[in-house]
Amino acid sequence: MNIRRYSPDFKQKKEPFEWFCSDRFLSPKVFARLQSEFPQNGYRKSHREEGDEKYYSTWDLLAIDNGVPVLDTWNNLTTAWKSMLITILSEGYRNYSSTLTGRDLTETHLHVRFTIYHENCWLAPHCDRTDKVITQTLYFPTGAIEGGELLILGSSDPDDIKETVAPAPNRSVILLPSPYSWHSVRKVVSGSQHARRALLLHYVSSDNK
Ligand SMILES: O=C(O)CCC(=O)C(=O)O
Ligand SMILES: [Fe+2]
Repeated sequence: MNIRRYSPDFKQKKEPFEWFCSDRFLSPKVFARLQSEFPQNGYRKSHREEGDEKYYSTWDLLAIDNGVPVLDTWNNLTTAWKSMLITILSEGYRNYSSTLTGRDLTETHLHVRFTIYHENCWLAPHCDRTDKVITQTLYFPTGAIEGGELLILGSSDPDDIKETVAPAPNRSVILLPSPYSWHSVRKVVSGSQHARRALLLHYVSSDNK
């Protein structure tokens, strides 16, 4: 799998916190294959609307837990997806992400999950847990989606929107968590014919697996 992992088109953003965005993360051919073979089954609904942590409604499928593939998921992946995840787990990819972001990833464990936002799915403003050193999202939408944008916020106020990032095909975003890295996902509109599908990579500090 020839991931464009040394692709120069990640643009660095410094406001209102540090993050990166690429509009062409994978080669078009690789993207098309992964897009058509995106896993469809085995997702669990994550839903929480109370408590003092993040509020959300999404469908999740864990693929890599603490750097180790989850067998139930792995056994149902296509060859292209297995190859993609092997590349993501490689030292080369970790080094690339570390060099790009300037964050030390040597003592981190990788968690990878597939997520699907159907109609009415959303994610409330949050900063990501402080044990997350970087988070990366790759978007594989099934078509044009109304809603579902990643909102880069200036504060915990959901209306304090600094940038709106549509979950466009082959777009990828890297966030550098901090006490100021407020972001959210706008609700996918009711009746949406298309789903917001994404692959999420979280590099988590090994002190707090
Ligand atoms: O799906 C996205 O664009 C962001 C997801 C996110 O912020 C998270 O899972 O913490
Ligand atoms: Fe987040």
